[in-house]
Amino acid sequence: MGRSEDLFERAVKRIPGGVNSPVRAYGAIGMAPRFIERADGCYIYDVDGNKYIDYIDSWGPMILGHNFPAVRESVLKACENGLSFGCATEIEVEMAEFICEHIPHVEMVRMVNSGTEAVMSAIRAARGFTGKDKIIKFAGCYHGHSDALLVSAGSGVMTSGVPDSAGVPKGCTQDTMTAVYNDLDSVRALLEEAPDQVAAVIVEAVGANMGVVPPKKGFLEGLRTLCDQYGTLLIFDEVITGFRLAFGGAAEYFGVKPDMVTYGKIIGAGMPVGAYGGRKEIMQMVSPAGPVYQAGTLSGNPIAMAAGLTQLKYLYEHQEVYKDLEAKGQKLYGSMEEILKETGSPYQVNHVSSLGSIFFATEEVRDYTSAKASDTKKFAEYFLHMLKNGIHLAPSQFEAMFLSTAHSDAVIEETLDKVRGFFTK
Ligand SMILES: N[C@H](C=O)CCC(=O)O
Repeated sequence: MGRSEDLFERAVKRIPGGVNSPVRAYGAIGMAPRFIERADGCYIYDVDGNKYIDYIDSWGPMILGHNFPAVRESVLKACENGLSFGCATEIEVEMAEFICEHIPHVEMVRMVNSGTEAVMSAIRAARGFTGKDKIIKFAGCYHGHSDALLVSAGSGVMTSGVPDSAGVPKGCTQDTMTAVYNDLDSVRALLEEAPDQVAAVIVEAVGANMGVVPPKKGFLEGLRTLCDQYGTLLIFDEVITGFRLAFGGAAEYFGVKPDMVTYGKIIGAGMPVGAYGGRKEIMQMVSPAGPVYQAGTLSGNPIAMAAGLTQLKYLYEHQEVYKDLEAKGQKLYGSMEEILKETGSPYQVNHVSSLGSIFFATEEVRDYTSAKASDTKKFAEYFLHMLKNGIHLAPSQFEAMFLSTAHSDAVIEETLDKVRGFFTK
């Protein structure tokens, strides 16, 4: 038994399932999760002294690699002034100005503490603004763990195989309508079923919580048109894609303008942060400017703002990062596709820029149902093979791989060798 096993044995006695977020558990793999001690660049080290190439990247925010020096320095410097004031600060104004000056569809923004909070609050603002109650989400998209959004959710909900969460009263989900990702007709049908009642359509512009599922050509544009036609707001959940696909996130990458956007951990470079923003007249509904209440002692926390603003400024000033991530994605995921072809493996690789997934599915994965058809036992074998060979993946078929600028060509080659090893076995 290693230290990870020891720690897990202790953890399960005091923490439900031994983890503070279900996606960290190695449930399907049948072993203790690796307990992590530190991370640097593209590497992560567990408490047993094992070194892995990391493709979790703290679920996205480590776009520049772990422990990026400028971010670390900004955190240390900010700590000298105290950790939290629960009062207004200059740096949160700078953060808001920076985002609004550089993201055309964000005229005003409010900081919160997580993606879950960002989505919950954006939806409340959308309802307050439109005076409508219903929302449309997509099966397999994950928007955090607030009650109304756990319906047919992706990520850990999908991994656990439970369609919806227990403990959510029916009343909380009665206004949540579920459409099929990449299927505009399913959205139109819901809008027609409840005319003048839908406040917002919320979507992950790239599905990245049922594995990676790219939007088909015309899907996001079609959502924009439908929302305009039915007087409904379009919300892009950019918790994963924001500042990753392009500085302006998926909205810029695909050239479709949402009314509102939600961000998560990426705004804090890994510190606990989220944000929601959008058109001024919608955001002016939020308290104390307007009647939609939303609050938080730690919102705009100065340490988190220092880390986040440093990373965002770096990304803005080095936009070549996005070309680099695109090229790395093509190299890694494109070569994985080649390996599948060469070895006659009937599986799929989906990818958009630095995000990607191998699906152990024999048909094209374009939505929740086709993602669900994946062979999760085969994935577990693959995961274990990769882990034993020094590659740290999310322990679920239904999560994305994240590349950072710290993943060098040599590191990608090394990863591909291990992938090849599995499929030629
Ligand atoms: N898929 C999630 C990230 O967006 C996993 C993070 C978590 O639930 O801990």
